[in-house]
Amino acid sequence: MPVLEVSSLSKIYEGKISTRALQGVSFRMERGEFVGVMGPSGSGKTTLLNVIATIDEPTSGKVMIEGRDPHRMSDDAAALFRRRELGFIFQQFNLLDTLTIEENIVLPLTLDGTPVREMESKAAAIAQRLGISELLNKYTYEVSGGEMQKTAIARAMIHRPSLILADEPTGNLDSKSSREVMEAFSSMNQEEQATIFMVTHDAVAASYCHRVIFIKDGKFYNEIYRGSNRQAFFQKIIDMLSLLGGDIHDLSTIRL
Ligand SMILES: Nc1ncnc2c1ncn2[C@@H]1O[C@H](COP(=O)(O)OP(=O)(O)OP(=O)(O)O)[C@@H](O)[C@H]1O
Repeated sequence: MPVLEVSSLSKIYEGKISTRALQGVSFRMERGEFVGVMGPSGSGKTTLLNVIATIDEPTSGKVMIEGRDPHRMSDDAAALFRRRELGFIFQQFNLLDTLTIEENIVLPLTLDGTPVREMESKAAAIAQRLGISELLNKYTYEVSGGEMQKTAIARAMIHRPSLILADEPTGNLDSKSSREVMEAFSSMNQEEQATIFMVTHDAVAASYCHRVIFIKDGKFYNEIYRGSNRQAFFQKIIDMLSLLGGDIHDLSTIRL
């Protein structure tokens, strides 16, 4: 069974002028896959992520996560499903600055009433994997952007959700921190079999994925697979982006 199955997904934003943000998008993700989504500005990437995240409702089509359709659940059941089955990582990190790094990391476990000892040992284990063990007692304003994003990764993964959704996770980072964060994603993907869906404009970040899906004007355009060579994959991504056209911003933000 795929972890994520998106079938004929369409989204129309109704208004004075209605916008077709997604049109018949279908794809699936298997357990342990790391998939990137790229496309020009306004092509529907965030809409796709929000519909998968159940933050937004589709106009038609279906999203199945672990064989269940969260859009058909009651609000309470969907909220619980989101908390248990999904992990979120954002461009702005979204950490709480009144909490320590450790308290931020264990937040999903706190909400689930996990005993303190268990939370501490899980936090220590995941922090070690991500190389942030020394930071656990610090506050967010005492650590770098890359360290904040690693903290966000730890928080998103500590409860071992079925699917991690990342929205421009390197968008606020310099190139060195971006690479460190992508290495962290990669190792969590390989060692923990974490299934990761990531929207990005950053071709270097995308080159860490197994597969990159390109969308244009709300439609599936193409997908490419990495194979063994990340450098060659990076070049293929750049070629596909120039074929796609769109906003020049997409190519100007490429950090080599
Ligand atoms: N809440 C909304 N109401 C109306 N239209 C919207 C809304 N959100 C997005 N859109 C429109 O839907 C289309 C897709 O937007 P979306 O934000 O998904 O694109 P994107 O690929 O994520 O863009 P970017 O790379 O600039 O973040 C755009 O035309 C956008 O203007």
